[in-house]
Amino acid sequence: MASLYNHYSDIRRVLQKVLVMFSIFTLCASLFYLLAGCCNSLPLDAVDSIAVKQSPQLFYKTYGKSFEKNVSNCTNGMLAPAPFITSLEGTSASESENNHPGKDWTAVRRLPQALILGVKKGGTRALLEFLRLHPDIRALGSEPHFFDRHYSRGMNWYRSMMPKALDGQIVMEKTPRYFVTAETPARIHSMSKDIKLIVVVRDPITRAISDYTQIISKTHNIPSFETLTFKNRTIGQIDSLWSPIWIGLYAQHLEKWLAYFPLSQIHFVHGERLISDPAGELGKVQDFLGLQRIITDKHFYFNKTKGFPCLKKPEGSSKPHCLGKTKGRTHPKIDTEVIKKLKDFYHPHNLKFYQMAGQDFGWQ
Ligand SMILES: Nc1ncnc2c1ncn2[C@@H]1O[C@H](COP(=O)(O)OS(=O)(=O)O)[C@@H](OP(=O)(O)O)[C@H]1O
Repeated sequence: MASLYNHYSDIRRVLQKVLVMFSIFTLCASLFYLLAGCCNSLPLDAVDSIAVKQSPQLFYKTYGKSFEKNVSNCTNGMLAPAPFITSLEGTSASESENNHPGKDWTAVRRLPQALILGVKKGGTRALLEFLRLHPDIRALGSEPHFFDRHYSRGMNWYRSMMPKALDGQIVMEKTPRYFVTAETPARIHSMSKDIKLIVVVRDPITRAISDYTQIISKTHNIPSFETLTFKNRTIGQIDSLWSPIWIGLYAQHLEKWLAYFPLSQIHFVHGERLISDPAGELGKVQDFLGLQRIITDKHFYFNKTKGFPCLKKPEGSSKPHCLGKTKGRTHPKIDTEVIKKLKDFYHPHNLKFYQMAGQDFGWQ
């Protein structure tokens, strides 16, 4: 009888152990499932690389709570480890979307509310890169050339090119050729009557030389700037249809825009001041866009080697950043007589432009 009792109590002990082990296993499995599930629910698609890189403040402002909650659940209440955020930075918007189909997206692709129209070689890249520091701006990095070259692709294509943006963020892009393409004002107007337009203007002579410098960097055996400037050098007749010269006829191009948009909807950035005082010019652009002045002096430093202002610390990066080698090239030395002829040529056009724009840019 006693041995039978011992036998039963052995079986009970084994069963108890099995039960405890099973409970621990179930608990672990549930915990694992819970953690995996909650990590997946993080709105990664809304948090594409640029959102984190470009606007950590806004990203945190918008996703802060859910991000913190999800991350803290996933990391047992510890802060998200840095590699987690870094790995997001390396993920493109589309990769991120493909990895997380069918999620509840807060950020959406919208048509732009602001455009940098030009001018070519005016400093449009610098302006765009500087504006990207602002948490309330989402800007397309490349030039989509929608209104000049790809209009037949339609608005849905154009919208699909835009970065995702949250409510309240301004979507923008830059295509410097828009300013001089005759069809663009009407096309842009038919997309949005209230769109904000930005034009970076620079002394048309320096702009033309910059344009020419780019041309010779791409193609060999191009005649000299001096040769191309004239239709007839003997009588000093300027070739106003040569693209580097023609683009600088700002008044002529602006006229086409003013047929569709009031001047108050167009903001001119002073190209020379964008180099000498980037924070000052950026302050005015932020005002024009109705944004808080977040980009200030503290974001820039003057890089003596480059000869241009650079970013101390672009968002999402710890290193200072200057624009690439194609921005800030050394210009060829141009015959002073030719410069003089160009000054005389542009003088009336510049005066007309100052009058139309309502400001004197001081090009002599
Ligand atoms: N911060 C900074 N760094 C480098 N370059 C700067 C900067 N700010 C303005 N710029 C001037 O921008 C000129 C190029 O203009 P864009 O960016 O409009 O050129 S482009 O039309 O997109 O090709 C470029 O022209 P080049 O000097 O002829 O290369 C610069 O003079």
